[in-house]
Amino acid sequence: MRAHRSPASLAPTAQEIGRAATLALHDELALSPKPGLVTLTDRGSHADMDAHTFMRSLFALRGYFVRIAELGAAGAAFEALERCGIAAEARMLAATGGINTHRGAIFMLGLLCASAGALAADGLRPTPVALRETLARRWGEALTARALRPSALPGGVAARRLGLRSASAEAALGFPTLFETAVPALQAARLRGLSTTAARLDTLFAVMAVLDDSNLAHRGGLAGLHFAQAAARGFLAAGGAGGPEGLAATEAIAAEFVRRNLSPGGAADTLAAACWLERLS
Ligand SMILES: CC(C)(COP(=O)(O)OP(=O)(O)OC[C@H]1O[C@@H](n2cnc3c(N)ncnc32)[C@H](O[C@H]2O[C@H](COP(=O)(O)OP(=O)(O)OP(=O)(O)O)[C@@H](O)[C@H]2O)[C@@H]1O)[C@@H](O)C(=O)NCCC(=O)NCCS
Ligand SMILES: Nc1ncnc2[nH]cnc12
Repeated sequence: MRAHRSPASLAPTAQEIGRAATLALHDELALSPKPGLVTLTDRGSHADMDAHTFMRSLFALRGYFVRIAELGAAGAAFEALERCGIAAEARMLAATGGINTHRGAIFMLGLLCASAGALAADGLRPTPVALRETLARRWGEALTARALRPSALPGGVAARRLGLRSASAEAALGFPTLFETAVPALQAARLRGLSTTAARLDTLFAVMAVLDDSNLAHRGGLAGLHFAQAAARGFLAAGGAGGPEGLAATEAIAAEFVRRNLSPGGAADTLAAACWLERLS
């Protein structure tokens, strides 16, 4: 893939695709207040990490998203993307002292960056429809096989035990929660004129209402997952972040998540992916 964009092309470069991913992960980290998740100023339900841990992780990952976009542009096979993702995971763990900050994002945003790279190599922009189609056509078969392999991760194990859709199953289906819930929710919130913070919060809650978040299942079982989904539905039904009680309701839900030791890490990654797409639009 060329290093610089030709004036005639509107497709982003690998640098731009990767940089948007790093910035989108920062968008998610900086969103506050959030239920159970780490922000720039609080640890949510996490005793072992804070904003510094996330910033170290982001710094270690910034070259990864560019590299995987380049791999996508070069027509790489799934195995090459996977090797790149596993190496990035190792860099993340080295940077954080063994703490899992961004495993889900490495996987999800990595695949999306590879798809955007593949589109850009053909001079095309990463629209939701084009990204989904490219992901399925290039790596769909391998992703389906990947999703059938039993997981050794706590979330993946909980997802299988409880019959939920894990992170790899979401990917094999072409990220339905991202494209059918998160992206339309963010667009609708923007059209309603919400502030950036309120629009992102409503998007996070819209995702939490429907996602089989394996972190919630691992930490709180099916009861924890269902509690989080019901809390998110209730928040949105009461008017969401743009309503008069939006901030107070978010803070009350956040306190309850900490009390129950719940953290919707998969929903956070899905919000970051929607922010990535918005940044590239
Ligand atoms: C191994 C993978 C294929 C993933 O496999 P699997 O399907 O088994 O994955 P899950 O365990 O279900 O999820 C992995 C991470 O993805 C996020 N996530 C969770 N649920 C979903 C979902 N339904 N859809 C999408 N994404 C989801 C989540 O990541 C975020 O949360 C993590 C922080 O959580 P936390 O609770 O603090 O930490 P833990 O360490 O898990 O445990 P405790 O502290 O609670 O005890 C953080 O990582 C967020 O990002 C899930 O954790 C895949 O990972 C893989 O193959 N990786 C290597 C190859 C690769 O990356 N390739 C890229 C291109 S192919
Ligand atoms: N802000 C955050 N806090 C905790 N886990 C996360 N996983 C992804 N983003 C996260």
